[in-house]
Formats: sequence, C-alpha cells, structure tokens
Amino acid sequence: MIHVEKYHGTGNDFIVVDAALTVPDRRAFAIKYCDRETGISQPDTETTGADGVLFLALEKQYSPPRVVMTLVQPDGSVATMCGNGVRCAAAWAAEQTGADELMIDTLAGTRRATVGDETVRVEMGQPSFDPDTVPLAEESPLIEASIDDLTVTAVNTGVPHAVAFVDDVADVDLQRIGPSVRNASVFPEGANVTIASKDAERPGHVFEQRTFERGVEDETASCGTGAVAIAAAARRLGRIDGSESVTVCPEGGTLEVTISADGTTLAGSVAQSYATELPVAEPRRIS
Ligand SMILES: N[C@H](CCC[C@H](N)C(=O)O)C(=O)O
Repeated sequence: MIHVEKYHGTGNDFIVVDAALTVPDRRAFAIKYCDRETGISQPDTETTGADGVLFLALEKQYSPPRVVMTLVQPDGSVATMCGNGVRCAAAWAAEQTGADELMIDTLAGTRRATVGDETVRVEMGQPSFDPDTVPLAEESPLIEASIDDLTVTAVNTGVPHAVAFVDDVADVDLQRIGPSVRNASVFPEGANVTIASKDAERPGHVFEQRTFERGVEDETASCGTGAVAIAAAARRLGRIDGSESVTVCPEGGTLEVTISADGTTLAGSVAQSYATELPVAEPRRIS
C-alpha cells in the first residue's frame, strides 16, 4: 500500500504520489486509478477517478525547495506541462516544507510558484505560436484557421492548445468537436482543444472556458495551460491589448491570468480533497 493524496486546482483533479514511494508501473497505476468509473474514490466524495497522477520528487535541500513533477495521464501518456498540476504540486510541497516559494521542474521547463492563503500563482513562461514549437505540420503559425466547425488559433503554453473564440461556450458540442480538432492532421502530436467566449456583462476581460484534453480524452472541469492559451490567443488576435489581466472561468472555478511581454502568470485556488492508501503491484523481482 502507498500513501496518496487527492488534490484539485479549480476542479482539475489529481492523485498526488510522493516519488520517493515505489510505483513500479506508473502507466498502469494511472490508467487504473484515474478511471472515472472504477478508479480512486472515497466515501462521502462525489468524484471517482482523476484527471491524472502527479508523481512529485521533493528536493528540500534547495532554497526555494524544488519539485520534479511528472504528470501521467488517464491514458498512460506523460504530459510535458500542466498549469493546474504545477499549482497542486506547489501546494503539496508548501505543506511538506513550510516554504511559500517553490521551483517546479517540468518537462517544459522550470516554473516558479508562490503559495498564498487563497491562491497559488505560477509563472507560466512565454506562449509560443511558432509552428515548430506548437508543434504544427505546417510551416506558418495557425491563426484563425478553420478546423471542422471551429476557427482555431494554435499556441503552446507548455503543451499545445487549439483555441477557438465562440459566441457561447455552452452551445458547443465539445464531445463531438473536441476529438475531431484534437486529432486534426495539422497537429502531429495532437492538441488540447480550448474554447472561450467573452463575458460581455462583466467589466474587464472575462472569458468562459471549456477544454477537451489530450491524454484525458475528455472535457475537464479546468485547464490552466488552456486559460493561459486563451489570454495569449486573445492578445495575438487583438481581443485584448498590451499588458493585461484576464479572468478565465472554467466550470470548476476562476483563474486569473496576467500576460505581458515578460511572460505570463496563472493564479487560482488549490485544495486537498482527501488522503488515502492505494495498493500497488509488487515490483518484478529478478530471480
Ligand atoms: N490540465 C492541464 C493540462 C494538461 C495537458 C495535457 N492534457 C496534454 O497536453 O497532454 C493544465 O491545467 O494545464
């Protein structure tokens, strides 16, 4: 049995495992326990399963402390980056160390995080529209291109996103169009599909968000790299200007994104839902 904790960042939920514990087959572990029908669950909690497993290797000897984060997704794939995952990793490491500044090492680079009373903020780096970085199967950036019924702008915010601005996110059949855009041939490694609509009734830049995630192969309640992708695409398309704060509202909560020439930040709430023990398969012995 190993000790695990369940965290969520604005509804994007993860099983957190200390990487010092032995999980011989991370892929099999993630596929088994993330399953929304038969995966991890607790009495008195509504959700079964998770959007991924965060394996976190804490390096307390540094100042600020560092965490090597590996996100294994429900389909067994490894995501290079995850905005809400980094925020959960920072909250977990703050709990272990008492530090409020953390450096989270991801496959997309190091992200500095600050843990406050209400929110966890993370520096998200510079979004890229470069076709080699997204990556795209084309030589020029994909800006307002038609794919299926959506008008898509492609941006990498640690992982690739296809962002489409629509009149009302609630009117989009994401279960149908998500897989179609996610698997479009222009994305050789696939893409997360993020739709956004401007909330005209609220002052400032406020967008509703829905994201169909690669690796989860379903819609999630929140996606941090997706929220940053909305702000980056909005800026590129002239929907917002200059250096700005953008409020993004996925189903699971509210995310604040700042975007400027220096880079982006992502902030929002993080909560621990419960801690429990899970059985793991014995490591194979060499006889
Ligand atoms: N939910 C994550 C993104 C995971 C990205 C992953 N689905 C992929 O690109 O394979 C977030 O908060 O940023």
